[in-house]
Amino acid sequence: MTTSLLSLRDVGKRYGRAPAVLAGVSLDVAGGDVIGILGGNGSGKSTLLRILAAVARPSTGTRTGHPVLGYLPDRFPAGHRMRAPAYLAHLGRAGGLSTRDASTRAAAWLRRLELTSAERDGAVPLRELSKGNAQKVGLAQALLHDPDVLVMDEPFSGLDRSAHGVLADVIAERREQGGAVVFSEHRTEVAAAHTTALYRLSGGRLIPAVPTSPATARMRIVLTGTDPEWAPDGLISSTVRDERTELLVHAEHCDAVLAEALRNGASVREVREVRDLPDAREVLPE
Ligand SMILES: Nc1ncnc2c1ncn2[C@@H]1O[C@H](COP(=O)(O)OP(=O)(O)OP(=O)(O)O)[C@@H](O)[C@H]1O
Repeated sequence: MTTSLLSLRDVGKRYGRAPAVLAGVSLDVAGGDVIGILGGNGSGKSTLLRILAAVARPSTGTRTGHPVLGYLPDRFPAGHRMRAPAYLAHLGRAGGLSTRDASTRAAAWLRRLELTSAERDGAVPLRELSKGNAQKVGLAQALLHDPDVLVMDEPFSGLDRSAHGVLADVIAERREQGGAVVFSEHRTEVAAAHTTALYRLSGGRLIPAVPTSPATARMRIVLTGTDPEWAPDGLISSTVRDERTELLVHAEHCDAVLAEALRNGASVREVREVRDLPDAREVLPE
C-alpha cells in the first residue's frame, strides 16, 4: 500500500458570497503519482492547487500531510528589479539553504532550463523577462528545495519546446525518486502525456476519469534532420534534444507523420507505442 504524502478530504472553497468554487473535493497524493487536473477557465484549478500547496486554506474540509513542497503559481511575481540568480538565491536562503547551496542550485536549474546566458548571469531584471523565461525562473524556484510534492499551475504554458522536454524529464525524475507531481493543464493531450492519473474539475467537483479508449493510443517518434518547428497533424507534443526531434503523436496519424518526415529528408531513429501510463485516463466530455 502506498502512503499519501498529501491528502484533501471533503474540501470546499468559497470566496465571499459567491457560489462555492470547490465542493467536497478529496484527493490523495502518494509517492510516484503524477496527477493532472483539467478544467475550463474559472473551474477552480488554481484554487485547488493553492490549497494543495498550503498557500490558501479550504473553507471546509481538511488538508493533511507535511511534505517538502515546491509550488509554481499561475502568475509568477515577475515585477522585480532583481535578477534571476539573486532572486533564487534569496528564496533558497529564506527556505533554509546555505548561501552557497542556494546559489549553486539556482544556477544549476537556470542552466538546465536553458535560460540564455545573459538572463542566467543576471544581466536581465526579472520584470524584463519574457513570459516563457519568467516561467522558467518560477520553475527553478519550485524545484530549489528538492520537493517531495511538486505542485504546478499550468507549467507547460508559455514554455518553448525544448523547455517542454526538460519539464517532462523533471516530472519523470520526481516520480522515479518517489516524489509526486500535481499540475493543472487545459489541454487533455498534454496532461495525459505526462500523468499517471487525470481528473477534471467541473461544478466544483473533482471528477475521476474513464479508461483510455484505443482511439487515444499514442506513438513516440524520434527523428533527426527535421525542422524543429515542424508541427504535423496529430501532434501532441514535440521536444528537441541533441539535434533529435522527439514527437508524441496520436497513433492514427503515425504513418502519415512518418511518410511526411521521410519525404522531407528526415531520418527515423525510433518509433514505439507509448504504454508507460498505466492509469492514464481519457477524461469525461466538457
Ligand atoms: N482570491 C480570490 N478572490 C475572489 N474570487 C476568486 C479568487 N481566486 C479565484 N477566484 C474566483 O474563483 C473561481 C475559480 O478561479 P480559479 O483561478 O481557481 O480557476 P482556474 O480553473 O484556475 O481558472 P483559469 O484556468 O482561468 O486560471 C473564479 O470565478 C475566480 O474568479
